[in-house]
Amino acid sequence: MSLALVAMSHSPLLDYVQPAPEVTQELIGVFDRARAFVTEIDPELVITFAPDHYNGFFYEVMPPSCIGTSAFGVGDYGSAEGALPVRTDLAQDLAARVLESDIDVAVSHLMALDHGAVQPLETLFGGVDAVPIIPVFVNGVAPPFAPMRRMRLLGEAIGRWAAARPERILLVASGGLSHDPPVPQWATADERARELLLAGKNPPAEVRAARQQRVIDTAHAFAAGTATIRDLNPEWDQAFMGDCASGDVGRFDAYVADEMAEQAGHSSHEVRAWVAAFSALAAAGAYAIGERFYRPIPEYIAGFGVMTATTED
Ligand SMILES: O=C(O)/C=C/c1cccc(O)c1O
Ligand SMILES: [Fe+2]
Repeated sequence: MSLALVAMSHSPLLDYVQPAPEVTQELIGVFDRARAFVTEIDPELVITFAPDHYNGFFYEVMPPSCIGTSAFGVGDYGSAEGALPVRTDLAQDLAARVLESDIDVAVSHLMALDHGAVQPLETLFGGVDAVPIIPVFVNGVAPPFAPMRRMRLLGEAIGRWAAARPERILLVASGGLSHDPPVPQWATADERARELLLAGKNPPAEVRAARQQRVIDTAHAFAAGTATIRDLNPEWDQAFMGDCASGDVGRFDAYVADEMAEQAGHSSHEVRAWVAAFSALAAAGAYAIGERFYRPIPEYIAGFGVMTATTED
């Protein structure tokens, strides 16, 4: 069965900080086109590839990737909270097949998903209940990172499985591109922050609110040109999207984690979700790009990209 893909940046700031009206209009347009693409595909199963931001995965045990056989939304930044419609039977089969193909992927029977995974579902389907999902966590914020080659291999193993299934399957990648939001980092965290990075599940409401307010304040400062976070890097973003469009997923292997952080910010590692998803698509055959949208949006602390693609019959 042919596969389809939507890859998109996410930002929890979408409902909290307003860019200029023409930027908002442009985004409304690209989201509308992405929704029309998804309606046309009419998927029976969605495989989400997304990072987490210390809401579900912590340094107590931090896998490079994980397949969820059941999942719930944590509800950060107003994203959907509660049970998500995971196809448990298919997720278990996928995990078994991926492991059989020599790829070490973790399994979660209760995966917590934050805005990273939930926002694209809400944007593309108007809610999280429209289509059964298999959530794939791809670590994009917590170093050390596996070589990019491993993300490609993970994606290819998932793509081989998906291409052999009878369902119409949509791959949804969420994250990136260049950006450096103030997500806490182990290397610079004080003892209290490290406790949250180690095992910060279900934080008290006031702790979550303070963390979110810090990010919102940073977004305002970034848009005003007064924040100290790393700049967006449109050139890097366009080059990465060019690699995605090329169909030559071997190009992803050349990305080096330290260089990515240096050139495109600490959260640029979220593009690992795109790498896994495009590699999954490529495993099903040659693909054609539909949408390719890009704009740096400081108010969202995001190099904001959206791409769609389908395998060619
Ligand atoms: O987890 C957070 O608090 C913030 C995350 C964030 C901010 C800006 C852009 C993104 O892609 C994010 O995930
Ligand atoms: Fe993110």
